[in-house]
Amino acid sequence: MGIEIKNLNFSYGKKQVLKNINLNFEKGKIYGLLGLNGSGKTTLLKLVLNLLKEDQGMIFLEGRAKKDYREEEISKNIAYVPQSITITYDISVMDFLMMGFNPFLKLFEKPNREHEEIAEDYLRQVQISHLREKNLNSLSGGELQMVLITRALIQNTDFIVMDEPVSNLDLKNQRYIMDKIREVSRKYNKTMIMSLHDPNLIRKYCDRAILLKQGEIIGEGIAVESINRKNLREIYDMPFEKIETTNGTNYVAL
Ligand SMILES: Nc1ncnc2c1ncn2[C@@H]1O[C@H](COP(=O)(O)OP(=O)(O)OP(=O)(O)O)[C@@H](O)[C@H]1O
Repeated sequence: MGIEIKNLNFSYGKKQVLKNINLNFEKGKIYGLLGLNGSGKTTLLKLVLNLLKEDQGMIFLEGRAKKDYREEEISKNIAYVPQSITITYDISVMDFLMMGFNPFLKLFEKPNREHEEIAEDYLRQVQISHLREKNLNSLSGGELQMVLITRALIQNTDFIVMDEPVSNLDLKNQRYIMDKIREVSRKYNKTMIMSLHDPNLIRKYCDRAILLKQGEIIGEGIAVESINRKNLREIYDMPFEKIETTNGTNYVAL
């Protein structure tokens, strides 16, 4: 059934940030959100995650109104990769990943060897096993982003919401992580909803694109169709050129 957003409006104080949003996130698909800084992408993702409450409208998770879910039920269904995090105490990468299991444990239950093996497997898959014992606070921005993605993957939820998941990664790791995200989505029928600042990544990796401008959806559709010169010009107010490469179509800002 997925996630359905109906007539959603949201304001911070008097400033309306999202206007009449209607969206359907179907099971197993990858969605890319594109929009300028401040267009409302993070706010929309936080509303889906129930980190913010809608002013008007409804969000349905698997056909049931989000407001009828308990907090921990939402965490069991939707994993979150934030843009970044601040942790004020020292913690190893492994211990941080173990904390990701908390919503899934019973009262007083502690993560065990089985959980550790799951985490080790994903550390290998994301190719960051060497970070296992490092202090989270000593990681580079890109390394931290890969740990946050690993934590979301080990939680094994049906939905993963990611806020600019590859913004700190070098080009090689961007490609590697996006390949991994797509592989996991296809293999386990997971729904991925992510904001990305690179329209070419949305075109290449997402099934559908959602175009946000000043809190309104100005386009939603099949990614390779919706990411086009006309829509990019409307979002960025800049001309774009279409370039055909051996690896598909790309758009570059002029
Ligand atoms: N806690 C808050 N209180 C008041 N205004 C906020 C708050 N958080 C965000 N805003 C404002 O809401 C608008 C949308 O912000 P949001 O973070 O959703 O944008 P975004 O599209 O994710 O931007 P970016 O690409 O820079 O991450 C911006 O004008 C921002 O200043």
